[in-house]
Amino acid sequence: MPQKIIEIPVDDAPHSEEVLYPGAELPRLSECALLLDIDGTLLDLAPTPREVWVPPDLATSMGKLLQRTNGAMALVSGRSINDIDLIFAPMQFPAVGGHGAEMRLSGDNESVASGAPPMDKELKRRLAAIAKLSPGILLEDKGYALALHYRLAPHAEKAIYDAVSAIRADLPNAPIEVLPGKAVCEIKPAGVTKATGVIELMTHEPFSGRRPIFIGDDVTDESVFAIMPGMNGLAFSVGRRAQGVSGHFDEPRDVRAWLARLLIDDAAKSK
Ligand SMILES: O=P(O)(O)OC[C@H]1O[C@H](O[C@H]2O[C@H](CO)[C@@H](O)[C@H](O)[C@H]2O)[C@H](O)[C@@H](O)[C@@H]1O
Repeated sequence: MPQKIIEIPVDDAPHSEEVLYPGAELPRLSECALLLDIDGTLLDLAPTPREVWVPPDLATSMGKLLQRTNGAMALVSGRSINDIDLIFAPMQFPAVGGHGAEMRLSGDNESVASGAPPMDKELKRRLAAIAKLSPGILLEDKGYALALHYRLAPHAEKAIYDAVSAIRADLPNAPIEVLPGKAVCEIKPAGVTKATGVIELMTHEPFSGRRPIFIGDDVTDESVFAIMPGMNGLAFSVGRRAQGVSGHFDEPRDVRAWLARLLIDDAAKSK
């Protein structure tokens, strides 16, 4: 019997025999909603948010996955949708952005529904001043949220969180939440999470009625891991096996290789 050859892009060939490749149990792409986190899941982490790089093979896979799911592939990210578009330019994808504060159902849909008002100017001014605590702290302004990055100033972590706590103690009614991420302290609108964004997204065409498959790596992705079973969905974590997931990948390159293989396997299923 001829052996089936699976072509995986060379730069993203899986590096470990240990990596779990879910596949056989997955429904056809035409029945799935693929929901993908960006940083630390699709893309390798970089020293600063601007320095991330989209491997060309990944861009190719994502374009094909969008087609093969008939548009039911969305990025689910802490980044703003504007930022996501810059990173993946010229491609634009459906997205849940800003940890659930923004949503776009289709890449060519200009209207971005935002569930969150801009952050109060005085509050933003006070939070932004925290970046002056040390060289290397980077400020990311998402309009409705702020991120204080300390990957280049790890010694500043405690000082950042202490300063944010002091501001919150001063303004106990400010409608904000603090979200710790990977070398980042995010201050975002209260009440919205990636899970609230995904629940909303899944009520709309072409996502509704499909089986969601979510891949994420961070604390901020745990809210989505938790809702997947109730949506008949599957969750996969990256870097560690998170609680309640169906499997995990060691690194983003393993996710990229799996996505490329998913396309090949799905095409084979239709023969
Ligand atoms: O939900 P995600 O798509 O994973 O986005 C989470 C945050 O990602 C970005 O910050 C992180 O990635 C940077 C680039 O690798 C890295 O320098 C930083 O330390 C990480 O925290 C992004 O800047 C944030 O807005 C996202 O919320």
